[in-house]
Amino acid sequence: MVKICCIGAGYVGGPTMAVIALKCPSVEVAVVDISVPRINAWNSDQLPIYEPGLDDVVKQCRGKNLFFSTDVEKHVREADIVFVSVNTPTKTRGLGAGKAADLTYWESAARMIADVSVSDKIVVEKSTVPVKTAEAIEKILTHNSKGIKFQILSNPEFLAEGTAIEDLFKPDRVLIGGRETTEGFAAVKALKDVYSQWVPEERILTTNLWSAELSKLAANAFLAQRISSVNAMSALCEATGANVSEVSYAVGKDSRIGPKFLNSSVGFGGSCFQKDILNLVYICECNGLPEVAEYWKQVIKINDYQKTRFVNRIVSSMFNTVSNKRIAVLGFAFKKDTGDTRETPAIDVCKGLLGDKARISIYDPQVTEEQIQRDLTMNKFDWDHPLHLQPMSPTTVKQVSVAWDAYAATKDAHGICILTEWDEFKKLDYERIFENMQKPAFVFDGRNVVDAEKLRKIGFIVYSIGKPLDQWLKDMPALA
Ligand SMILES: NC(=O)C1=CN([C@@H]2O[C@H](COP(=O)(O)OP(=O)(O)OC[C@H]3O[C@@H](n4cnc5c(N)ncnc54)[C@H](O)[C@@H]3O)[C@@H](O)[C@H]2O)C=CC1
Ligand SMILES: O=C(O)[C@H]1O[C@H](OP(=O)(O)OP(=O)(O)OC[C@H]2O[C@@H](n3ccc(=O)[nH]c3=O)[C@H](O)[C@@H]2O)[C@H](O)[C@@H](O)[C@@H]1O
Repeated sequence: MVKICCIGAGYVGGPTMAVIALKCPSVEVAVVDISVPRINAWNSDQLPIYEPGLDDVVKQCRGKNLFFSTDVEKHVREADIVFVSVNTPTKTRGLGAGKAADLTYWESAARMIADVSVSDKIVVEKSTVPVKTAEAIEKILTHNSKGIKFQILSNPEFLAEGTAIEDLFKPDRVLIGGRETTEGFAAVKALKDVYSQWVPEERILTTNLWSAELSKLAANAFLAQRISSVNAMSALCEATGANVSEVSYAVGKDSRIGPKFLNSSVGFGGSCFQKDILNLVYICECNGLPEVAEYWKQVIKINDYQKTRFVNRIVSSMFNTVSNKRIAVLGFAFKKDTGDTRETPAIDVCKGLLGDKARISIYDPQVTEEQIQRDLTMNKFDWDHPLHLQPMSPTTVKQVSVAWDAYAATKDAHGICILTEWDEFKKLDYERIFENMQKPAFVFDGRNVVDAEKLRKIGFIVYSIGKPLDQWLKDMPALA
């Protein structure tokens, strides 16, 4: 029986390994982590992450060929294939701070693998890492004195949160990069044999190590670039009376461009787009390619601009101040169908409003009050470290309250900001909400989820990102 061990039981390690266990009954999979609460949660009925379909997959395999454990060394020692899916945050100090990937956790995992192994192993990079990381990892692993042989593979993950299980069941592609040597080809084949139990042959791509590592950074950069492109257009739409949804639709009809990932928004969030692009920028700079670095930097700059523009629009529409006004924030997660708040645009928007002394009342169906308070008090990039190493925030933000539903959040509010596209926000009773709000009542839709015309008929002043502006908004100073 092939034994797989995955170091890191997070958003990637957990779902990915659960699906491997489900699809490959003859493989034994152990997912290990240094975080005791995380492993306890994986072994309970309340999994540590919310992901549609995940409960079902875990229930089918847990205790049969899928195990969650904190006994990292034992499972690594016994495994034939070791996946490493640990955090790769942005460095906050020293060389490359604010851009380069911090490989502390990766390096410590590699050293541990080298220390505890007593047999040859395939080590798989599942985390997103800078191109050429495998070279460094190889050096750590092969400098053991025990004569054990390691083959390094790069097998980046392309799942998106909220659709992880679907993405893992039917991936557009699985990418495996390895050394172009006899041993390297054999290792690639061994991993391919695992995936080929459910992924069609033509969807499993094999490349050299550096192409696989770089393809992951490139894919995220291309995806984020589409969002920044459409968001840049949204500003121009508002200035000219064009409608960004119509523009996206017309542009996406070109089969060379395609319709996906062209939804204008308050900005992209999530744990990876910004981190991976910053990392790409740093690699370009280190390789003497400043023009290429500048090009990709713009994707982040436009994303920051979009969030600032949204806050400015709110403040300028509400008579140039939100001081002491109550703003209801609907949605805090970085996208729907997840409770993940890492780099969510809601953090920057809330901080912007708090900067103008607003009182904020937040509702998100999947995010806890504790998480929201932590996010609003944490320093940039601190969130991407293992939970037990994150600084505990001694304070809470007093002007922020968290409500149990959208009606409670919007009661007595002067304005509503929609920051996550949860389906339930489309179906709210907006007449009831309007009745209970201060007047004039504003809606700032950062995800284009509400029917703006319907809301205007009720009496709201509505701002929908990238859409033709209300007369009210046109008359306000265009700070944005
Ligand atoms: N979240 C996502 O949707 C995707 C993330 N990725 C990449 O996958 C990697 C992991 O991301 P997530 O799963 O989101 O992170 P995560 O923070 O949810 O999980 C990482 C886990 O690794 C554990 N860990 C860290 N060092 C360890 C060590 N030395 N030994 C044992 N456990 C250790 C942490 O305690 C944590 O539970 C990152 O490189 C990320 O860029 C790639 C594709 C999608
Ligand atoms: O490396 C990663 O972490 C993953 O990053 C993204 O996945 P994820 O961040 O989970 O979610 P996305 O669906 O890509 O959304 C990212 C952000 O962009 C926003 N977005 C997305 C699409 C769009 O058209 N407009 C838009 O604003 C979303 O609301 C969200 O805030 C990629 O889609 C995955 O392929 C990749 O594996």
